[in-house]
Amino acid sequence: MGSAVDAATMEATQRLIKKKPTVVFVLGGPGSGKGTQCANIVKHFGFTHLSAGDLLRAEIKSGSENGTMIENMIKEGKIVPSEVTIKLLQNAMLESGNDKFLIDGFPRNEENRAAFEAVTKIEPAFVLFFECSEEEMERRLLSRNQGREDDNIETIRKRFKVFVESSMPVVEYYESKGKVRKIDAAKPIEEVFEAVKTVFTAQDDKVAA
Ligand SMILES: Nc1ncnc2c1ncn2[C@@H]1O[C@H](COP(=O)(O)OP(=O)(O)O)[C@@H](O)[C@H]1O
Ligand SMILES: Nc1ccn([C@@H]2O[C@H](COP(=O)(O)OP(=O)(O)O)[C@@H](O)[C@H]2O)c(=O)n1
Ligand SMILES: [Mg+2]
Repeated sequence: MGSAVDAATMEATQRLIKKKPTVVFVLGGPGSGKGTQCANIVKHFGFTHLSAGDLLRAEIKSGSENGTMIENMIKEGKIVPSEVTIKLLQNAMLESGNDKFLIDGFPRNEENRAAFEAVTKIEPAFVLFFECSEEEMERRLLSRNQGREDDNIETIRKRFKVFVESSMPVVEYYESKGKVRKIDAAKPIEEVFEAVKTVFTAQDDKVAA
């Protein structure tokens, strides 16, 4: 894995800081609809969608030296060390011509959050949080049909536990800073997006004012 922060990562960080990107973290349990709603936000509000899970799965497929480690962690529903995920997120932000990003499924634990802040110095504009019952999320994951190795009942249970124990404290941290925009994600897709639109429109108004 090399040293904690290698020269290439530091150089990428410097370029990223100069870009001063707008970042919205999109959080919520597995199957709460993060990816689905991000696709809608991209179409309406001109953000670039970066899913930490998608980037990690692409890294496995690319045959990277970390591939096997990432694959094993995903199968167990564990959180990959932030060093790996942050590097992927930084590179994706730099490769994109955009300066507005939805970062979906990150930060997923305190280590992710603190490291991202320390490395990139980026504070999210706000955190979009999708609230949904485990019963409904489980139903959605079991019928997602994307051929994912982690959408089986054993791994789903582990992911729910990690979500409650490790990811909810991150949501609570941002809540204490007044940054969380909570959405009822149990409703049909179109209704959830109406609530999401209200959040992004209010944000646009604030920027314009
Ligand atoms: N509001 C919703 N109601 C019903 N099904 C949904 C809703 N939002 C998403 N889905 C479906 O649930 C599954 C999980 O959604 P996804 O966006 O992949 O969630 P996440 O990225 O949070 O895991 C997908 O098959 C998706 O089509
Ligand atoms: N910040 C992150 C995000 C995802 N992951 C891993 O990737 C898996 C799938 O994440 P995902 O965001 O694609 O999953 P969903 O919430 O979309 O169902 C997680 O269960 C973790 O094993 C991670 O290690 N660190
Ligand atoms: Mg997803």
